Amino acid sequence: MTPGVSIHKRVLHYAYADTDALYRDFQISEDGYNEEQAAKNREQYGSNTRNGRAADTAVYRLRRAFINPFTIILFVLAGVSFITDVLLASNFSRNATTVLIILSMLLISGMIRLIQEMRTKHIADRLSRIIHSDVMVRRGGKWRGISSTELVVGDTIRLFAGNRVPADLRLTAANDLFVSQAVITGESAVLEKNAGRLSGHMVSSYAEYSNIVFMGSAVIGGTGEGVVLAVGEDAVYGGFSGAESMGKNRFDQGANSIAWVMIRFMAVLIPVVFAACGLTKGDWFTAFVFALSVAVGLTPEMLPMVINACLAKGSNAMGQKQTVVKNINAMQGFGSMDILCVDKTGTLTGDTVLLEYYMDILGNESESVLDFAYLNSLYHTGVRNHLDTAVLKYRDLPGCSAHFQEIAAKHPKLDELPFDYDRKFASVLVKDKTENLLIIKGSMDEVCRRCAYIEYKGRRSAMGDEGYLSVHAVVDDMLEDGMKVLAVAYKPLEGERLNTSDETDFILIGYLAFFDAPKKTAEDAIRKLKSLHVGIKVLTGDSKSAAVSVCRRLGIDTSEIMTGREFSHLTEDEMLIRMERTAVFAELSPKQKLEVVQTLQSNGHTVGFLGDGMNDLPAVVQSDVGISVDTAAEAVKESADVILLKKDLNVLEEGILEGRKAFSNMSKYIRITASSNFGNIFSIVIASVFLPFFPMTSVQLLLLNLLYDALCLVLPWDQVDEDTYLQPLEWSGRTLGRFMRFFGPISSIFDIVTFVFLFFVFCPSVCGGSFASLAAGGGQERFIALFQTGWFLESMWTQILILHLLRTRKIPLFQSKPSRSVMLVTTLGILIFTVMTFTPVGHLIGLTSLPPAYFGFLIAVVLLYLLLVTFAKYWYVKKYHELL
Ligand SMILES: Nc1ncnc2c1ncn2[C@@H]1O[C@H](COP(=O)(O)OP(=O)(O)OP(=O)(O)O)[C@@H](O)[C@H]1O
Ligand SMILES: [Mg+2]
Repeated sequence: MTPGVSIHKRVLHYAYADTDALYRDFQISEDGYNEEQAAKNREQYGSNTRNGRAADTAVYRLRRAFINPFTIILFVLAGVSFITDVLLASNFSRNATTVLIILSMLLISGMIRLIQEMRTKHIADRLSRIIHSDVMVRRGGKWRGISSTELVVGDTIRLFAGNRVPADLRLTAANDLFVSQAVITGESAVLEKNAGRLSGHMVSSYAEYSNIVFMGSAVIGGTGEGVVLAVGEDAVYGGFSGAESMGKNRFDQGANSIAWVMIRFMAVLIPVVFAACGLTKGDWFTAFVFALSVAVGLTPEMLPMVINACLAKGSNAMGQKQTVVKNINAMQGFGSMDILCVDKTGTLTGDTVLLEYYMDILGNESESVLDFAYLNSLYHTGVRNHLDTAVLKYRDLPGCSAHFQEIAAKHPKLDELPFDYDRKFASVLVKDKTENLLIIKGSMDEVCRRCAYIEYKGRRSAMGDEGYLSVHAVVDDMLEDGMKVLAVAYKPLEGERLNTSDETDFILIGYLAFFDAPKKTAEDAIRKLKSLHVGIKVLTGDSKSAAVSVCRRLGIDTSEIMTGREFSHLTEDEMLIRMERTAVFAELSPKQKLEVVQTLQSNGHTVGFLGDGMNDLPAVVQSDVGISVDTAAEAVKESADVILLKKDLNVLEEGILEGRKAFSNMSKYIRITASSNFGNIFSIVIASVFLPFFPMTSVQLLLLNLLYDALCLVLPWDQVDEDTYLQPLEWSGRTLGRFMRFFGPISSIFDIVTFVFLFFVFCPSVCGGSFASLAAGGGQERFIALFQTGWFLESMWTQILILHLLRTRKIPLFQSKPSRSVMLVTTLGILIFTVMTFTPVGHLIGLTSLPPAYFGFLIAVVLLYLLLVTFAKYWYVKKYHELL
């Protein structure tokens, strides 16, 4: 991507301008903006959201609920019937009831949708309120935390380590500000930014915009202040289409593939209905309206809503279990996840890390090592992690605070290079009495590599092989015990600024050993995950021995371990194979964590990633379900789909179960609806060809559809059989076509039996003659009404009862009970609609009361149908080992 193309011209302009011009042009005072200015600029430059604007308004929701293909065809029908029944009819036969019925159907379907959507939205809102990240903004003279969505162009904001940059900014001040622009450029390099203006020549990469920080970047270290110049979609990151969901489109892919299966079926069959009706009945206009109603009636237009309701219900259930699902599509990811990658600290080990020993290079306790480490932890402004917290805790020990205050006062900070996961250590430059000291602490390997000397009791000697040996002699045992060990080193330095080139030839003075014990609950959780067929992989940046020690104690397979170095040397083929066998990856860089996730995904896995550090960020973004914790770095929290309020693997098990339940219920709706729709349309095609009249009127068809859809809205609340959620579930339309082709035609068989019975036996016997022999005015009307009612009832009964049959592999009602709501709604549905055919309401839409004898036939047909489907179901499950 060439920058400049997508960078907003305002941002470009002020990159080359002085900050004074910026303050002047945007009329920014010392106090920042006041609320009026903010409101005005929001109006002028837009707000800091991406395409979410419309989704939030009530008007938009109303429109979505009331204007969709289903309601449009109802509108058309209402219009047609208004013209024919009211306008064109003579005074005598004028009758507006059909119009009224259609309009009430419109109202009911719209209300159902609206209520459903509001409920889903309510859940989503409530959950997102629990976790919100604030931006420090200067408004009305005060620094306040506000939600990043409220930022406007011209606001002055502050950045701190761990923040995710909320908009494109021109820096006005920076203090050792280091950022990673990986989300924009894909490069993990950490860049220092400053407030100086760019000189004349055009720069050619995002990295060279040294005074601009882009939305989505992560602040690795330091602090900064800047003015917002581009928000929402004007920002570079905001302009990426679907940037937020990079790699998260599997859900949509699945939904699309399902929709396509259905559309293909429709595309073939609907024109056939149109042509057949038109040719056999000669009334092309009615044929067109009928075909349109069939199309609309058979489109699973409730699909998005049922899916949303299932997911929202799942995320709501998770919300009660200390888990916030930010992106409800992640519920589906939970359901199909078959590999969970986790980091080590805090997930497998306890939340608090304790500094257990501070020692010199021979392993004796050493105060001066602690002092050096303290200065380093105190002054480095990078993202604070548990290691620094553990070091800094020492000042809170009784009687120690004076000592630590004193050394901090004696050694003021001059400069720093913050910790990053490539160097794996943090450098700070402090003033000492006569000279300046560069103090580093970090990974054993990385620090020792840069040490030329070792110091013991004030005596300095060359590092050499002997030095390495003594290091290992002291440290190896601790690592094997699962301790986290850091090295501490220093060197005198002239000058007051730091450069990466200064980071060599250090003097090693000792180590810090942290106690990072495995969590008791983790072992249990890992066992449970295994029983759910979710593979666990540990991806840590920590040393191999520490990782092995922890993993072994938790029962994770450590027979094969891969380090970052080995990983980078693998060929692609080797990688694919080794990846499956290896459960523990150690010494990984952030980029390698990402690569491991990517490789697993390309092997066909649905991968979850649980991590809390900045080094986990790329992997969290890439994974299908990015999981983080409430205490994580803010940038990570913002990118995650799921936030655990408690970092506990046990919670995840529940998430997986909820996800799979949501998933099963979606799958139920899709499969059952698709197959019965397919069966129906098949029957309609046949009936249209052979019948001299329409097998059902458009209004009846749509009413049936409305009833069925309304029933399906309780499916998210259905019970799920245990055996369906023991395995990860695949989300795609791959086997949907097979299911449709198998179960659909079975219902058609019985439809056709009903047609034949109605047309040749039942209706003639009631009307006293075959259709052709009856008079066009009186007798035929009654024949048609009887026929249509007969089919209406058969269609409704079978469609509702099949729900009970196909929702489980077991014997319905006996072995697997549906939830009470499903039971209630289905029974009431059948009752009310059957009774309706006897009432004036039914008569208004062309239905009529049937003699009891028909119900005898109906019951027999329905029972036979259910019996056949039961056998077919067992055969299907036996052959394909799946149902839903
Ligand atoms: N604040 C720090 N100061 C110095 N060095 C650090 C600091 N944080 C981490 N390191 C070094 O970087 C290495 C990798 O960091 P860390 O162990 O946090 O990785 P990680 O992948 O997040 O591990 P985990 O899986 O345990 O969360 C550590 O082993 C340590 O050597
Ligand atoms: Mg970590």
